[in-house]
Amino acid sequence: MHVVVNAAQSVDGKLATRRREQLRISGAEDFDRVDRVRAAADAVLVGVGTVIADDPHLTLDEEDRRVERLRNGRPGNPARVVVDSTGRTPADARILDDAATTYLLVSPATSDERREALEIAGAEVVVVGDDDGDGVDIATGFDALAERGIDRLMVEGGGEVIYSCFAAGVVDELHVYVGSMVIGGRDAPTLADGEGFTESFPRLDLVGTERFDDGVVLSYEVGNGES
Ligand SMILES: NC(=O)C1=CN([C@@H]2O[C@H](COP(=O)(O)OP(=O)(O)OC[C@H]3O[C@@H](n4cnc5c(N)ncnc54)[C@H](O)[C@@H]3O)[C@@H](O)[C@H]2O)C=CC1
Ligand SMILES: Nc1nc(O)c(N)c(N[C@@H]2O[C@H](COP(=O)(O)O)[C@@H](O)[C@H]2O)n1
Repeated sequence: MHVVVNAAQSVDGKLATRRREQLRISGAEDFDRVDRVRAAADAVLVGVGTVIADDPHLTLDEEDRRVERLRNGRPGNPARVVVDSTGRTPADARILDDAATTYLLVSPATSDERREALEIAGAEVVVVGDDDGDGVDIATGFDALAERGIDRLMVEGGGEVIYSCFAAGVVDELHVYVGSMVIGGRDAPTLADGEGFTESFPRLDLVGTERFDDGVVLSYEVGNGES
């Protein structure tokens, strides 16, 4: 599977304010670029923190891109994936509508009742444990997605899930829009939260810089080595 991470951050590395409310960091040109990246993906993934904070839809904005996908024998919209240890996705979340298939990667800690409620709401629930039994192991979850035909996955955030993807060593590309603003706040989400690396760090190769709106997109390939 090829994994592309895309996010928008302020110059001080924040994805949103400390209130964790959705914030428009990029502009129309960058949202069009994001739509193109989505259109190339088989699925778009977020963490449940993002679902609760933003209630995103994660479908394509441009009808032409949907038509092109259908012409190529693909679903009109990419599938949607939520990493959601205990099944906290609200049953009325926008990502559970019928615009695309939605997979919820949950842990065995999710109750049968909760799983059933989410399936009734429209989700395909996939149970993926980790060593502790109450989290989702990213590598195992991505294998489960590959078994369902997902070869190209776009990860949109938030910071906890992006960190987990780097920690699992599954990221191939990173695209970061750096908007010309300062958000600040020690508790505001950043591009990579989680526990953080202390000894060895994922190494990135800068392969592109491009201006969109009043910001810049930095594009990286992610090497397999660490330093
Ligand atoms: N500017 C941007 O491009 C974006 C900004 N955001 C912002 O990010 C914030 C949400 O980010 P976060 O709070 O970091 O939440 P998140 O979206 O990364 O979700 C984290 C949650 O996912 C669950 N989870 C299950 N297994 C996990 C695993 N293996 N690794 C990590 N999480 C796992 C946990 O319940 C965890 O609390 C919101 O404020 C949202 O607006 C989100 C996406 C893009
Ligand atoms: N690329 C980008 N730029 C921004 O300025 C943003 N605030 C975000 N946020 C993420 O975009 C997603 C919204 O999806 P829908 O438009 O509802 O489909 C969601 O994941 C946001 O957190 N992204």
